[in-house]
Amino acid sequence: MVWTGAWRPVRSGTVGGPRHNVLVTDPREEHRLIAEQVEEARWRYYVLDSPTIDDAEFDRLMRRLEELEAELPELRTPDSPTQKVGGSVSTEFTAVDHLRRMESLDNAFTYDELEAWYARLARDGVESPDLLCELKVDGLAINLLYERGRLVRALTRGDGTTGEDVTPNVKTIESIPHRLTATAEFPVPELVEVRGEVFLPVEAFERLNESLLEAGKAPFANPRNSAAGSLRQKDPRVTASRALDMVCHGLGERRGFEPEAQSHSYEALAAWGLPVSDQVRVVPTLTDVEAYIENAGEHRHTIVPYEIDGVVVKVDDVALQRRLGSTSRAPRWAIAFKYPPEEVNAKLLEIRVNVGRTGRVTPYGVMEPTKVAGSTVENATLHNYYEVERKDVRPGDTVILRKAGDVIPEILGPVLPLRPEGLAPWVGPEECPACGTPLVEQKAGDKDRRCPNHRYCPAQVRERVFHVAGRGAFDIEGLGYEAAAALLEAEVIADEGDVFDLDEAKLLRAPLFTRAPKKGALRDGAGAPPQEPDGRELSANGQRLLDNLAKAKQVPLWRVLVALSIRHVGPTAARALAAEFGSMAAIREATEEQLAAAEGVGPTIAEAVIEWFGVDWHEQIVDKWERAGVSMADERDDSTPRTLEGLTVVVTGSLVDFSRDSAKEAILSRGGKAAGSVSKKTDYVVVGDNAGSKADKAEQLGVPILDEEGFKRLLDGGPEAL
Ligand SMILES: NC(=O)c1ccc[n+]([C@@H]2O[C@H](COP(=O)([O-])OP(=O)(O)OC[C@H]3O[C@@H](n4cnc5c(N)ncnc54)[C@H](O)[C@@H]3O)[C@@H](O)[C@H]2O)c1
Ligand SMILES: [Zn+2]
Repeated sequence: MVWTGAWRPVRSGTVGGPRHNVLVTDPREEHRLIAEQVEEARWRYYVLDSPTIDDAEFDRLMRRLEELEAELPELRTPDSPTQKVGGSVSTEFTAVDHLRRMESLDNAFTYDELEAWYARLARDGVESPDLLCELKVDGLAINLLYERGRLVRALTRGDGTTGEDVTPNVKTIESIPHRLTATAEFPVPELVEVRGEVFLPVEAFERLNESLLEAGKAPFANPRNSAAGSLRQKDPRVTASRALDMVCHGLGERRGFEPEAQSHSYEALAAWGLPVSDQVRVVPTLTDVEAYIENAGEHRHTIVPYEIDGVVVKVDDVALQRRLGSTSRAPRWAIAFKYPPEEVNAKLLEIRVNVGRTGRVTPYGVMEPTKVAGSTVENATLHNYYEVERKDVRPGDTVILRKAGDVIPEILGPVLPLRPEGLAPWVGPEECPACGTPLVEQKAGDKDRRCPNHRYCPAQVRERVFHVAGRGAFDIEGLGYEAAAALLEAEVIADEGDVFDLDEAKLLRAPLFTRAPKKGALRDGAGAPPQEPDGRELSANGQRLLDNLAKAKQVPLWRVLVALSIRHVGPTAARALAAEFGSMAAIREATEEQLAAAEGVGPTIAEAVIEWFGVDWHEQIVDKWERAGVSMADERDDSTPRTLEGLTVVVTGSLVDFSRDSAKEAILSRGGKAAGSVSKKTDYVVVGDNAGSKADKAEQLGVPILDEEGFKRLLDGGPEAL
């Protein structure tokens, strides 16, 4: 036997019970066990639309089967999962044969594997063919049969030979024509099988999951499963309500239609009224293919409104496709390059809570370190107490973890069939983990719990100090999260009110900002930096922090307002308040009515401001800052002419002499309004480099467009100067 007999853990018992490692030294036995798991997984995936293992795990099992079969070719029997197209036909639907077999695709997970596929083409006599690049739509395959232009049948892939008849359901999908349109260039053929992918756009997927959760039902693990679940409904009316869409990616049987290249066939499909992707490209080299893969990967969440899980690369020439042919389950002329999966199963170890700046308590899951979307994740948000209950996520569950793009990793829900028996639901703490104060609901039925100890709760204080130094507020470089925590820890500051009282002597008490003296420094006489008894001195970081604090005392008033953490007072409201009142004193003196009447403020913000200043320790913060020299008023520069009085200006794209902030300041200081989006009320749109849709919108609405020069003229002299 060629088998080397290494100790190899095999996962088994993945369904209905905890996984355990089985020691298998016989490759035949290992093959049998894994094949069983693959069949089980396929059934749950294709028939139930409810998988219990994630795609990466599934792909690993398939790879292992292939490895075993490479070592022992006798294992590669026709009923091995590696030799079959996954899927079968549920008894809920009528089984109908495809006119031409539907295939799966071989996978590549690295460029090496892609290059190996390409080299194989050359060995099979196909050198440097034109390559067709397409997005790999994460949906389910569909086969549409058109006879003389009429849609007569729609089948799922099934086992590749026989599919499920879902014609009435497919007919509810808006983008699929019931009749093809003939054109002069592309007459409708006698018969054609059109293959494509049915999918649910990401937004519709999120909405659907939301409504399933509201109805107390289990959400779908991902858009792919939701599309399959929505299409494979007994009642087509349910399918009709699900906003399914489709994109074509191939042909099956055809009579009276023989395209030379697959890309040409897409032109015909489009002419007939079928949905084809505008992302399809034909390229000459593998380097171009890799560029396509890079680009689509980078813009994975914005390039199309549906989920993609990779790129499919195909030999474009149909005669060459025929020459290359297929294995028992996939064509040799195509390969799927797969991106790292964005949904994976993860073991949830415990649920902890985090206390935020306003005292809001956010539960989050702590998982075994899990690889998802290319990074390793250990924590994922669960949003609030209500969400944990609604999703019924319990410590000890296997959960579906999703990380899409820059979005914070999220726990979608538990994989219920894998829940160990007797697992207790999570009970959230009733007391603040940072200070022990009993948590409260702000209002009855609130989804959030809060720690009401706003003044002293160490978690809230730390978050506030961090916020004060943040980019939207005083923007104090050197006072990040770690530094904020260290200063509080060393009791150098008690809260955000003390930040501007920091000086050299105080910083020397925080080890993070000190260093051991340089050799010889001690011998220096006068002018030597002050030292701790143990001889430590301020580090470069400490010195930088002091410099930055001095600078921060001069920031405009709106930034000071943002730093205060008043509810509803972000940069926009803060600017409005600063523009109207000009000083902290004027804001503190204003009545609620006066505040509400100010342009861009309104009653909600007015109420929040009055409420905030009504708390004594809040006022003390402002007073302390003022005593420390923080500027509490904007200098009214009367030399700035009010050239934009009554005008609304939108700036889009990047300008040379203005940043986003300074352009806004320039408009506001001249009495104008700086808006974020273009509407009929917009007077001017300033368009810089790389401007996006706002410029188009302005053109559509006929709003005057200015370049940077025009903008400067407008600022200086108003509309007359243009
Ligand atoms: N989690 C599980 O339990 C489980 C079980 C079975 C399968 N799976 C997943 O499904 C995969 C295997 O499924 P598969 O056999 O359908 O293969 P596949 O999804 O990897 O690729 C083949 C399919 O891709 C689709 N496709 C999308 N865009 C395409 C395009 N532009 N051109 C051509 N085809 C395109 C076609 O429908 C085709 O059938 C696994 O790799 C795994 O990710 C998961
Ligand atoms: Zn607390």
